[in-house]
Amino acid sequence: MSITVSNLTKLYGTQCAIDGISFSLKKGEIVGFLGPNGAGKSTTMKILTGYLKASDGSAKVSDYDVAREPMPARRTIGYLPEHNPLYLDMYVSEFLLFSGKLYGMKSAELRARVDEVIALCGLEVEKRKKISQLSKGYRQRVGLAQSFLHNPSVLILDEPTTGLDPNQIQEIRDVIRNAGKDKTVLFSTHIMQEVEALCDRVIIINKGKVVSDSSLDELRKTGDSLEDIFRSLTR
Ligand SMILES: Nc1ncnc2c1ncn2[C@@H]1O[C@H](COP(=O)(O)OP(=O)(O)OP(=O)(O)O)[C@@H](O)[C@H]1O
Repeated sequence: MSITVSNLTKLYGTQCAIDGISFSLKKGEIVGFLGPNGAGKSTTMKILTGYLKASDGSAKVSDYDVAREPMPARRTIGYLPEHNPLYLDMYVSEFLLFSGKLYGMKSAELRARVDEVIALCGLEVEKRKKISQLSKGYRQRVGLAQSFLHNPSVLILDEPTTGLDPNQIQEIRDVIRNAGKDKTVLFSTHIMQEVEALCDRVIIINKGKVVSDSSLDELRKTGDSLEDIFRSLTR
């Protein structure tokens, strides 16, 4: 399994943000992670990527326990956090070179890889600009390029298209589809068409619990739209 989450629980003080959730993703699956605001999606993703410690339960990425073997786990993960923190004063290429060094990539390999991810993420035309000069959509592409840089086998993308216009959404979707061809992808979104366009499977959480884990084909067989299914499960 590429991702295995077992009875994962996270308490913020007395508030239970995720409550004993379990799911797994096979290699190569693209899975949509849905849930209303505050359901626990970002919290789950932050635990998977090592940014938060779970209160109970376990999470494995690429068979590495994220709490006990954080470094090898992280090397296999590309993560786009919800608010995509970037160094606004850096130029696009400069930022990607800097990020690659943090991943421990060697200079010659890194230069070639930066050119590759710039092409993959459609950043050619903007690569000589400072990040502060980029539109939101292009900043999101820089975040994606950074997450793909070390060629991770697992991508964890927290609301990658939030706040983008319909053209940018389509373009970012294409980037994820292309980059995700040989990878396992878990991404959160509030856009149902996104799930229809990209996913094999959908996991829905509500109030910190998994309320549905089905393939898109199985959900289509119910005859209800994904939106209706989502609403009935998360009311
Ligand atoms: N650092 C924190 N301290 C206290 N409570 C937090 C913290 N981070 C998140 N929470 C709470 O945990 C719950 C789950 O939050 P989380 O951000 O994981 O939800 P989400 O599904 O990603 O929501 P959204 O769709 O709005 O991004 C929410 O009730 C939130 O207020």
